[in-house]
Amino acid sequence: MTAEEQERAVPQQIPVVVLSGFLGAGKTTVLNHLLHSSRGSRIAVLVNDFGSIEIDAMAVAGQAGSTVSLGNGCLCCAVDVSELDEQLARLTAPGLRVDLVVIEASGLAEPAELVRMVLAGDNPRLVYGGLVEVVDAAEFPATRARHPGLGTRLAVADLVVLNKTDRITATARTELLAQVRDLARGAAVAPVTHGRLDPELLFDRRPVTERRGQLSFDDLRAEEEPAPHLHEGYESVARTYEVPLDPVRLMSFLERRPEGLYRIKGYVDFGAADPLHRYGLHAVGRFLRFTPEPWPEGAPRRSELVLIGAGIDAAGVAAGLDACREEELTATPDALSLAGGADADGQRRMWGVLRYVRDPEADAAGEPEPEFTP
Ligand SMILES: Nc1nc2c(ncn2[C@@H]2O[C@H](COP(=O)(O)OP(=O)(O)OP(=O)(O)O)[C@@H](O)[C@H]2O)c(=O)[nH]1
Repeated sequence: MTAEEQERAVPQQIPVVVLSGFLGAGKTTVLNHLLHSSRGSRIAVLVNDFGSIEIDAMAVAGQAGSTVSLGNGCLCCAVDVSELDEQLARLTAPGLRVDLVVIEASGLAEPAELVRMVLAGDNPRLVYGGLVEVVDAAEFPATRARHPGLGTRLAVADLVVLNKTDRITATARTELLAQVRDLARGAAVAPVTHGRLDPELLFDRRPVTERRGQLSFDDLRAEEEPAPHLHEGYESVARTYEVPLDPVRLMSFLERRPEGLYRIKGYVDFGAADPLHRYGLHAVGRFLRFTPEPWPEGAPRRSELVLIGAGIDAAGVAAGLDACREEELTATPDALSLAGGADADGQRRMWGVLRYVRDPEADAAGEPEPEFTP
């Protein structure tokens, strides 16, 4: 048999890439970019959310059949890895002709543990394809000061994506890039905005199992130990509301959110104030952004939010958000949409929210992000 025939006889193994990064760093954004720009390659996705509502799974494009969610809690602490194996087998069934699997880890998962789980799998059709760590350029210095272990995460990565470089000055970018390169110990570092990573970087990448500078995963873990998992100390609050939220009250809640409440994500229904759109909501540190989009067909009119933080009064946070509910609608959404949208009062009440809506063209043009100014 010629080498070529031999290659054809042995079925190609499908690489499984672990995509990790601290809360809100931009993992879902990177993933969506990859799904949109994969030029014909078939990418299957496995999403692991920390909160009990699967916001990330909802936010990943092209879900049908190719995306599964691994539900609540950090995958890194799963005792039973069989669910992961099962889902991977399902996603990569031969008929689906998948070229690559990406596991999007929760923002608090320990990537080294996840890599171990993938390596422990015994599916001969799959091969570990490397660890991609997404870093939030604007938040990294402060986040690392709180969690020094984050530096070690870069050392075990095979590719570091330095995301959100639009949020820092050119000088800060140069300094941070040098620091991140140093921490990454020779792994490739790709500075990007809005997750625009060249997909080729993933397809070409092969994990460095024996780490650079003779360090193995075990050495790195030994260095790190006995550090607790990142998610210890973090709590999540998940809320679903069938009645709309009041925009003015929600803005006041967001402006006063406690320091430790690092991440908020989900979708908001403002009812009569804007009956035509649901609003994607993202807060990361002091960053805040609303993204209006037409209600997807058949989507229930409701708000779903996950709030994640450390040292927060979870009951107080939940109560604060509950108080943003609008108890009485002045008109039904249907009547308003027929009339062409919100009434004047509704529009006025939306002003605070609209300050944090950004024109997608501004993103495309690389315009810097306006900062959160309560
Ligand atoms: N300014 C700016 N914002 C970005 C960039 N990349 C992502 N974002 C925004 O950052 C927020 C968080 O992005 P996600 O992709 O949801 O982050 P994530 O890492 O998946 O979040 P978790 O799963 O909660 O850990 C969203 O509002 C994104 O639109 C970027 O390069 N620049």
